[in-house]
Amino acid sequence: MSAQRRPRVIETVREMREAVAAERAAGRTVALTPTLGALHEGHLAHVRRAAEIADTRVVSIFLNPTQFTQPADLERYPRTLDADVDLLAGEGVDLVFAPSVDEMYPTGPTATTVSAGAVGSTFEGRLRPGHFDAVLTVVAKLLGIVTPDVVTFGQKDAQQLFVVKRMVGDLNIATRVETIPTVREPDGLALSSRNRFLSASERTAARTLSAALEAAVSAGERGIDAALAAAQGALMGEELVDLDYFAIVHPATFRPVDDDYRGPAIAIVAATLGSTRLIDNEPLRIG
Ligand SMILES: Nc1ncnc2c1ncn2[C@@H]1O[C@H](COP(=O)(O)OP(=O)(O)OP(=O)(O)O)[C@@H](O)[C@H]1O
Ligand SMILES: CC(C)(CO)[C@@H](O)C(=O)[O-]
Ligand code: BAL
Repeated sequence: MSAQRRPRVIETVREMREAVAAERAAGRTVALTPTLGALHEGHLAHVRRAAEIADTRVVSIFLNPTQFTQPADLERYPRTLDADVDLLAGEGVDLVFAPSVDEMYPTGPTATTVSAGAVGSTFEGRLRPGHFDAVLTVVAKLLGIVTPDVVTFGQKDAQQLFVVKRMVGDLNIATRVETIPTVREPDGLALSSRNRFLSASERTAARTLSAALEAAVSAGERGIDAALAAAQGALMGEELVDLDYFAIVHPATFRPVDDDYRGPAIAIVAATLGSTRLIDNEPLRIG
């Protein structure tokens, strides 16, 4: 790691606002990368891209409790703040916003929340009821605090990206959403902080998720049935993968496309391996 200056770690909303005001007063634009912490190369792709499109980079590290619908999922979520700040120092990131839960929710979960609408109860939202409302609410708070010119979100969390982009448009929030492509392991597995919970055999089996997406992408030109059949073929026989869903959705609605659909789409997949739930997706063209 290069010997960069460590980022300034800010824990309060007031200091964060003052730091951003100072950047603006100096004529600098600001990029925000929101995270839950436990940073990996996927997150670093965000801050590297942010360096190309803004002057000052802020990374928020806030393990937002309200978006976890399973207490055990929150409990075991890795908390690695010191290592995270070290990684960000290596990238020359300027500011880290790492508030406590009390700082973000001084009177408990907010009475006012943002609704993700009907899409919020499909796919990830069906398995994690209220998750996307909680994500949008905390993202709205982070955008209100940091007021970034640009905010980065990963394609890996495709449904989250969809609802965030729609919120920013619907609520006229003065920021631009920059999409960061999914960073993968050499065998195709999307990097995720939850990958560390996979056993060796689960880790090997996890490869079938991206393999199914690749199969769908390759078969996509032959239509929706061919794409779904190709994905099913790739997933078949892998006993360690307990499939939650595989679907092909429209990028403008995040709803499954019709059988005769032609055009851009997103193949999405979620599965549980042992005690670990993984999601992945790949944009593709049908027809
Ligand atoms: N492999 C990846 N490539 C690019 N961006 C990613 C990747 N993984 C996560 N991100 C993005 O980083 C941001 C923060 O995500 P988060 O902190 O939840 O990390 P995560 O690894 O997705 O964690 P988990 O999968 O356990 O929820 C989100 O915008 C997310 O889409
Ligand atoms: C956007 C986010 C930081 C909100 O807590 C989280 O959902 C994540 O890391 O993807
Ligand atoms: N990366 C999405 C955040 C979550 O799983 O809660």
